[in-house]
Amino acid sequence: MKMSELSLPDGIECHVGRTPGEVGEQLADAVAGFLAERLSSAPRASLVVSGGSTPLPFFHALSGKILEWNRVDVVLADERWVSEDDPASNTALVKAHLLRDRAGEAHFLSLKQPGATPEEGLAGARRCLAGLIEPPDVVVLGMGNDGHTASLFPDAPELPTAMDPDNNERVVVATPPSQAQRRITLTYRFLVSARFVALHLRGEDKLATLEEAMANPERVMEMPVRGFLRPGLKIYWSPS
Ligand SMILES: O=C(O)[C@H](O)[C@@H](O)[C@H](O)[C@H](O)COP(=O)(O)O
Repeated sequence: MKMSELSLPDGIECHVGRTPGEVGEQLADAVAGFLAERLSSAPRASLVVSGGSTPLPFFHALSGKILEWNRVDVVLADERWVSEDDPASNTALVKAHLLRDRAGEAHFLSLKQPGATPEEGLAGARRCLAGLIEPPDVVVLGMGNDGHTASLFPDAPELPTAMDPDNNERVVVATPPSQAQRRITLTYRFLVSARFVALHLRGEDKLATLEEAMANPERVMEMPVRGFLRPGLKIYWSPS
């Protein structure tokens, strides 16, 4: 299927690139432009990024952008409760691929805090994010083919709390049985409140998942990404 065949709700912008590199550049231009604009009137700007495999070309493109990076706070949308030397660590991914070159000057706020379990580390993660100004400026999300985004997984027992628009917490624990690692995630309310929200996808399978999500927008708990399909969202997609 083609991106143009998707019947997107009004107010959702779509950006298609021929390659992951092209779409990564487009997204990096938009994010850097938005952060620069914010920094012209605010003392600091915040950038929430996702882990997984899709963001790498975006991270590489963004890390070279000219920006007052020392005034940018970078946070992960979610983290797996693993040490930094584990290949599943999103923190290690961001340090290696985004926080380098010019973006090496950015301030990284780590969700992964001391503690054997995410429950033990939760208070530390909350303290770490306490200084972030709400709403966050930029949030870039990925999506899994089960309809999860960040670590808002359909099978997580914590999902009702994580998706509750009245939950004032910014961070919660997520322990979906479908996943190998226990996780910590930013909440729906915090993520969706951002001034700039992008969904970064690659591959035909993700387009089919998006189509499924669009078909029944009200069944948010079955596919949490549905909660983000609203006016203002920017989708960035490449076919491979
Ligand atoms: O697992 C994580 O750390 C994520 O933040 C997650 O929500 C990710 O964005 C999607 O699972 C898509 O992952 P891919 O980009 O690997 O398809």
